Amino acid sequence: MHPTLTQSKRVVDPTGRGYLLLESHPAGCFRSVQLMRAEVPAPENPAARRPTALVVGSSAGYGLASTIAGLVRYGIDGVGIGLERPAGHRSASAGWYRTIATHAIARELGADFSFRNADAFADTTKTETLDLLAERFGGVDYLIYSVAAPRRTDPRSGITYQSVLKPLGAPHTTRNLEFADDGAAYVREVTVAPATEAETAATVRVMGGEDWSRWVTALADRGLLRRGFRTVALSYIGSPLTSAIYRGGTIGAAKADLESTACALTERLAAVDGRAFTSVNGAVVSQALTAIPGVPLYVSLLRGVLGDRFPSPVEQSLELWNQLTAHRPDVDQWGRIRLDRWELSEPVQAAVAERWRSITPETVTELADTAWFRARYRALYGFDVPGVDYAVPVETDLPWPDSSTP
Ligand SMILES: NC(=O)c1ccc[n+]([C@@H]2O[C@H](COP(=O)([O-])OP(=O)(O)OC[C@H]3O[C@@H](n4cnc5c(N)ncnc54)[C@H](O)[C@@H]3O)[C@@H](O)[C@H]2O)c1
Repeated sequence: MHPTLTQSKRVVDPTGRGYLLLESHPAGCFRSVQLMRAEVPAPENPAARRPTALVVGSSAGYGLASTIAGLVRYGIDGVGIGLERPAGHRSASAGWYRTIATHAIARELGADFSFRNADAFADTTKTETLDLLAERFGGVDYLIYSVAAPRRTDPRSGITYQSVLKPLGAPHTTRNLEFADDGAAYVREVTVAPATEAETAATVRVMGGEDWSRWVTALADRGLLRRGFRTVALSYIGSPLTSAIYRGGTIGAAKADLESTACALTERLAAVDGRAFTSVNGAVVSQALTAIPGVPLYVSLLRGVLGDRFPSPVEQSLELWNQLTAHRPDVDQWGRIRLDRWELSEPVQAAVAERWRSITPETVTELADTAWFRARYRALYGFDVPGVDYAVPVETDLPWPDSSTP
């Protein structure tokens, strides 16, 4: 099957720069998916008909957690899409291995769930995915859109847009949490120049609602929207401490676009009694999040305040499914599902702000849970995952899961 299986095993180490590690650990990624699965309770009342879901961004973060929660608790069939790198002279990307493990869960549960490694922004990906959905299921009940991408090529114009994480209008100075090679945490002041109008517009083209809307249009054009179809795209608001770089910055402009896209889509979905939502989730450590200046320090302080009460991606995704499948989802005045109330509660924000103000190089590891943050971001690459023996050589060149048969 795999002629090089025994020769190519090796020990994989967490080398890299800053929050970017060069390699991922297959066994650590498998284990992290199994640990996520263990967080999901069994279904209470299995649905009479297995719902069909399309998850865009299923290999990491909230998309992965929603896929696992959907498979285990809600009995979904369907398709997941991620954009991952196969093994070459380095290991595959972590999402490659996580997808192998998620596919194994689907198989074990008897779910007909396929995974595609493809650029969600491309028209060819949409056509091929919809062909698969049409052939296997004949319709779709849920579309979860959970993409975090640095760039997007619009297949219709051929233009590639780059998203940036910058404030609007004025430079913003904040403090970033960083880690020395020996793992010691320190805080460094960083100043980020404001975005140009073109950069803001490009960020909206990447992270706003255009591609989500194209997916829904493509499903509608193919007659694949089942009655009562629901779709959700993930959004974030966050704290006043991060608003200059996040909600008031370029990415916030994209999130505002996503939220107005939800309203426009809901109008168009009336014909199938469907609805489009955004879900404002709370912060979790993800690869997308570590790239936002100031946010790693904020999240470590948040964890310092909340400790184990900090909800996991799976817990938040279970609540997302709970809302998506509810007769009347609990939405705010702008029609957004709010899973971030724990984060934005007044006492929590006051406590985080107090720590943010008083932090010094000496107190950073006391006030912020920096050890937790370091372990969490390394776990994104399969390192520091409990129960894994990292001294054992592992096979890194593993095939993408075969979904040619249900
Ligand atoms: N991390 C947070 O704290 C947080 C909080 C609230 C909302 N969100 C939102 O959740 C969404 C997902 O973010 P995340 O933090 O889970 O990110 P992530 O980096 O963990 O995952 C991103 C996913 O997008 C996929 N992807 C990227 N480019 C793609 C492409 N061109 N084609 C197909 N798939 C592609 C990746 O493969 C991966 O599966 C984003 O909209 C983000 O703003 C995140």
